[in-house]
Amino acid sequence: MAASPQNDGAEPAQNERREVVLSARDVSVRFGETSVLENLSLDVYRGEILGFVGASGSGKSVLLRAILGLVPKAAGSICLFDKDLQHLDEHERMLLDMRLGVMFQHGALFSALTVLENIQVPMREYLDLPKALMNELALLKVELVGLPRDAAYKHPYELSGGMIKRAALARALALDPDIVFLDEPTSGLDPIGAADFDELVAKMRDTMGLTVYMVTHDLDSLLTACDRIAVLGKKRVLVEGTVDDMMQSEEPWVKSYFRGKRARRIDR
Ligand SMILES: Nc1ncnc2c1ncn2[C@@H]1O[C@H](COP(=O)(O)OP(=O)(O)OP(=O)(O)O)[C@@H](O)[C@H]1O
Repeated sequence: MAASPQNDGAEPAQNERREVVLSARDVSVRFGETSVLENLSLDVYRGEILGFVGASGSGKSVLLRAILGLVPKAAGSICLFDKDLQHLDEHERMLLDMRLGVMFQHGALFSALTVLENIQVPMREYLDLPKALMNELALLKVELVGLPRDAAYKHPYELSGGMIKRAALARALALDPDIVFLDEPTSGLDPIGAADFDELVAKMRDTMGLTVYMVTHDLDSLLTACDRIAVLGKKRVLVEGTVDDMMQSEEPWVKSYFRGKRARRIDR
């Protein structure tokens, strides 16, 4: 296993024995003269829900896009399932992509397609299945995420915000991925809808052994759904660990985020 990424020394020893699904080492991303990430390192372990948090504009989405290979790195390496993304041929890359599910911010469903058709987009791209089987598989995903069966035949504009999130999650799960990347999945949901969504994600992890990488600003999600939290700041992972580690951190941003006024209100 590669050297441990930056942290505040609170990383539990048990992580050393866990399987690393995603490993970023010394990753730098720059846009022209502007550096967004510098020497960032991070591990994500199989079967965990990792919450990824940081100030607005700190580079969370940029890192997510770099992990997915949508943004080029200036330096460093990113390995998924022990494979360095940079050294894969087209076929290997396709096999790897099939193991990843992505739910972009605001769902990003195709508005002209029904929920069922949206879920089938990755199936059509990567699999060659008969239509009836694809319909059956997509309906299973609809049920899996707790949507009523008739939602499958609706278009995104006919759904509530919470239903759109679930439909987007169903699409992210279309190929039974090993890891899902969720970009602010609870933004725009009311607290009950957000808690329900967190519960659903935790259920997926428990029943399917899914690994979840969740970019979020939602303090409730971080405190209740995430096994570990990584904080992005100063262009790298400033602190990573459990909620308890966050509560004990003296890093100013972490302290004001997890022990500031808003956090205390939630705690009460
Ligand atoms: N394609 C790009 N070209 C130039 N700059 C970019 C590009 N993409 C992102 N940036 C810059 O990178 C920085 C980090 O952006 P990013 O969207 O990753 O922040 P974030 O942490 O996800 O913010 P938020 O929490 O508000 O979504 C910003 O300053 C943004 O302007």
